[in-house]
Amino acid sequence: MIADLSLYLVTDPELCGERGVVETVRQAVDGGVRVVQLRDKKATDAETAAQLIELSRVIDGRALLVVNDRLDAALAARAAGARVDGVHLGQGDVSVLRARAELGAGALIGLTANSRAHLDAALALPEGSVDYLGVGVIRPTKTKPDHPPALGVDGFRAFAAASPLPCVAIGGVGIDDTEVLRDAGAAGLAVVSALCTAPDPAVAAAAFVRQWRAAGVPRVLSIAGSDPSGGAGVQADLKSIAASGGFGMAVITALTAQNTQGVRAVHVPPTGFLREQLDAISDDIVIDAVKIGMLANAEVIRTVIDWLDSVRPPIVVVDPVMVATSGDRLLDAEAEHALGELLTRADVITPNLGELAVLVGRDVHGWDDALAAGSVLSAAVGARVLVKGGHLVGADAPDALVGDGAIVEFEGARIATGNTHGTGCSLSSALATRLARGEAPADAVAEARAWLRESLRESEALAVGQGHGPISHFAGLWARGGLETRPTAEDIAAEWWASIADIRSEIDELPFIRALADGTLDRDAFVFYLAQDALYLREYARVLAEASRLAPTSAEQAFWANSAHGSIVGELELHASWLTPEAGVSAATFAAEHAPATLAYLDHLRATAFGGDYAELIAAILPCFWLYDDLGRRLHAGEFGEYARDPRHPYASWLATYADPAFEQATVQAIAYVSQTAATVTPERRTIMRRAFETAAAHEREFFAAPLCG
Ligand SMILES: Nc1ncnc2c1ncn2[C@@H]1O[C@H](COP(=O)(O)OP(=O)(O)O)[C@@H](O)[C@H]1O
Ligand SMILES: Cc1ncc(COP(=O)(O)O)c(N)n1
Ligand SMILES: [Mg+2]
Repeated sequence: MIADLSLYLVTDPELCGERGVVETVRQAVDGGVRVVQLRDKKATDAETAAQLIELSRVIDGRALLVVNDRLDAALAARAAGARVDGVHLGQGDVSVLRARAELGAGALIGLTANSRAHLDAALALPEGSVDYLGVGVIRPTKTKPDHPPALGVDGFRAFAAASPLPCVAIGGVGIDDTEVLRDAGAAGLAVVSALCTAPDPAVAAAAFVRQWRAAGVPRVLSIAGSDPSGGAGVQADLKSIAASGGFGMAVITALTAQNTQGVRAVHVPPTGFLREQLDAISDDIVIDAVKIGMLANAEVIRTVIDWLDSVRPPIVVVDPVMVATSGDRLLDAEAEHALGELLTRADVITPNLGELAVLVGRDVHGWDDALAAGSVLSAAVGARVLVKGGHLVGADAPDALVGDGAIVEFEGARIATGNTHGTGCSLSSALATRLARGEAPADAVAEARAWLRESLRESEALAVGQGHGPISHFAGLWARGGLETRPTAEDIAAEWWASIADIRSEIDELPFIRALADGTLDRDAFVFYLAQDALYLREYARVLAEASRLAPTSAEQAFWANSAHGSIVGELELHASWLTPEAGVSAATFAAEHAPATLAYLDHLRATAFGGDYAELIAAILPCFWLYDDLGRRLHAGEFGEYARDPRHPYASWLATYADPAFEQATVQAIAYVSQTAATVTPERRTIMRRAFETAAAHEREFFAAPLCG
């Protein structure tokens, strides 16, 4: 069996103080500690064995008990009838192999490790020798004065990444480290001071457990029957667990031949095979919660009880399924008795009104009577009872969480639908998942109910079967756009670039580009082009300035402002170097009109800028970066003939500006800002962005075409 190492208490007799180790352990286990390590460097073997015997009694199978270093004390305590699960060994302690040989294959054996050499040594041992590594110290701590240099969270992360063995983080671990250490790959947290010195170790442990649960995806096992129609049983459970944020697993107790109208037949596979399924899970996977549904008969119940007693999952929710919504029996009559014993293993039981009556052995009349019966049942089995009001007659469908001497009621109007097949299965597995996510019981019920009610309301949209249809488990997710796969910024950039592939090859084929490359471009045409470019750049600078004004972050604001500056500087340079009287361009020539293509392009840019939508505007701005950068680099690379790279080329210095590395860098940044923005907006707005981008790209083509064709 794989051990749940999530919260691991290491005792320290001095820190436990007057309360003592035994009482501290009792309370910490009440709070959810899963492994207790007795660590007392000063005690003799005989004293240690005596302590183990006492701790074994107090823990009573609710957590694993190991001892630090003292294999002989562990063996002596075992011989005296105590349940000692294993040992934790330091690098210098008694050899792992001897411990394994003496304690057996099922024992939990851990080893302290904090260096590559320790890890390699542990891995060199025969497989199955060591179950976990205690890795630390995370930060300097007084409880281990001779500790090696602290690893810190990053050191732990690196160690855990290299270790195929589960790593428990130890040494100066506090509750605020829970999330980062779980994220860093910890299989659990070993805690000394934070529990031993806590005024209330149960409260402190529960707080750790809550944080731990909230930091991961819970692994939730449904043990239930199969409903091939998908609305109830393990099929409903898996959907509910997933919809509630957990990873669902399912062990099937019985197969039903069932649809929305009723159960036609039930097949119960041999319980030996049921146990095989259960062991296959618990040997390999740490289980955060179990939900139990249809159990068919007493033998199945016994099998599940035996497995539960060996694994002790931290959360058990039992839906005492006896009769399906359709009225068919799902548990044989003699089994009702065996069920009582299972219920004492549960944290929460979720009977409907009929099941509640059977479990308390009397009729239940109305809601108030149901609450009274729920209290009786809760006290009898020592679990919370979620009394469900789905079968009440009338306009309300309340539920109530009864236990610990309190009743929390959840009110809600009955939803007008006949699609109630599997509501009980779905609610109980959603509840188990939410508890495993660290939610407090009443919050978990409230959240699970809110989800169930939404799924019931949306069930009408499904058209499944002729009878009591199923609920729509993922309706909420679908409505909130959960089906939409979000493209990455890289995907978007690649897709947009591909979408203008035709425009790009048309640009490449333009007589203007060809003549520009081979140097045959007529000077008038070139000057026409430059003059239009100057007119363009002046306005483009204003459009970039508008992007800067609208930018959501200061980094983007600075980037577009810089680009605006670059654009207007580019315009001035054109006047200084090309559009000069020496080059045959008089001021009068330059006062040229905007050519239609220039005007059309600028109108597109000004219209998007005027619209005030930053995302759309930067999409329209992008082709001027991207197409020029691409073209400039390809001209420079000789793709349009070697002469384009020749310094004697008549337009060589102009060609060089577009292959400028600084411009290339700016282009990369512009692509990143635009595609990152596109990745965060709704699909509708992404389409608007892409249209602005494609339109601008088409204007680029016309701009290049104008000098020779226009
Ligand atoms: N028509 C309904 N409207 C709102 N909630 C309902 C409706 N029917 C059942 N529920 C809820 O579904 C859950 C399952 O309840 P219930 O039908 O009593 O149990 P079971 O499905 O085990 O027979 C409860 O939370 C109950 O309040
Ligand atoms: C295999 C199986 N398990 C349980 C139920 C109970 O359904 P409900 O949740 O409607 O009480 C069912 N109909 N089938
Ligand atoms: Mg129901």
